[in-house]
Amino acid sequence: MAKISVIGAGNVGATTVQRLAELELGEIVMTDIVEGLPQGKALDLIQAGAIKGYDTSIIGTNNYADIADSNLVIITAGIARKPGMTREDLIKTNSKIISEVSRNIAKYAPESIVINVTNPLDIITYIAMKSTGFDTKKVFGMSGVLDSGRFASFIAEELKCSKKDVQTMVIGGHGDLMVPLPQYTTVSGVPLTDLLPEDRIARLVERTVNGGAEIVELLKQGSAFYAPSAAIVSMVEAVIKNSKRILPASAYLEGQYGQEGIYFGVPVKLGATGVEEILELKLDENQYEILRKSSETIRNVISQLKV
Ligand SMILES: NC(=O)c1ccc[n+]([C@@H]2O[C@H](COP(=O)([O-])OP(=O)(O)OC[C@H]3O[C@@H](n4cnc5c(N)ncnc54)[C@H](O)[C@@H]3O)[C@@H](O)[C@H]2O)c1
Ligand SMILES: O=C(O)C[C@H](O)C(=O)O
Repeated sequence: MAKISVIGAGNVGATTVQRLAELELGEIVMTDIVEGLPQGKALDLIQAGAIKGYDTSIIGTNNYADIADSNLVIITAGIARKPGMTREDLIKTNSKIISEVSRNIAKYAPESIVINVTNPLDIITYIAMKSTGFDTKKVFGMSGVLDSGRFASFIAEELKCSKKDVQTMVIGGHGDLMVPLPQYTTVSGVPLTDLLPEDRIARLVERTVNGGAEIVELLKQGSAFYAPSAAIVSMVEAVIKNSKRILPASAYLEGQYGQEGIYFGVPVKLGATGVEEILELKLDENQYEILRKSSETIRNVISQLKV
């Protein structure tokens, strides 16, 4: 049985544990720095198993030693943004937290695959890779599955059709310069570009790019966690079941898309060893230009990091 550890027992962490437990994907450890928080939530989730019908082992702890020998570790520790903030505004606080979290992962779970969720996503994933010292293929970030889910949801709403039939892809940085790809979007095999005119697609693209901020503004404190946890679990499932799914992930680039030495959202093949392949898609000039701008921003921040 797989051992899955979730670092951070806040909104994203605890909801992820709930979804994993309900699917009985493995035994789970949930950690946090706040005393009693992971323990209390674990107890609650264990008791929910008697009603929902799962027997998943869930340990809540403040002790990193309990993540020992995890197959997979999910990082959700750190602060979330408030209205008016960008994800990049979180870098100072979250980079310190993740350096410490990553050193503990390297110490106690040196063989694990690491999925980072903490923002700013692409930069924090880079810090997690550097601070664990793990192979780049074993450390990746969750962003594109969430952003694609949002795009699919807006498309289904616009077409008044089922979300189940929409297949799409969002790549690039997890920020204001992400790149939804209408030309790789289909509804039950029918190209989106045959179903909606350009201006309506452009509105859906814009709403997707601002999808996280839209929720932050509504919540007033904290950010989204139901869709993010669903996205995390689909990536976890691909790794645990070695299912070789093609999903967008923040992956370490070594020349793909003209980029080197940064983490960036791209379509990957996910399996038991992590990122098994990076797929290169043909983009239009405008999309390449957004990717270039976005990668420059990420590269600038990385060059100032001390990791
Ligand atoms: N990648 C994505 O698409 C995506 C989606 C949603 C949220 N996020 C990010 O995920 C992070 C968490 O969001 P949230 O809504 O769960 O926040 P939250 O405030 O609800 O929970 C964060 C938890 O981290 C804990 N924590 C802080 N420092 C820690 C440490 N050193 N060790 C262990 N735990 C520690 C806190 O005590 C808290 O319980 C944020 O940075 C947010 O921006 C990313
Ligand atoms: O928007 C945020 O700050 C959280 C997350 O990155 C999201 O897209 O929901």
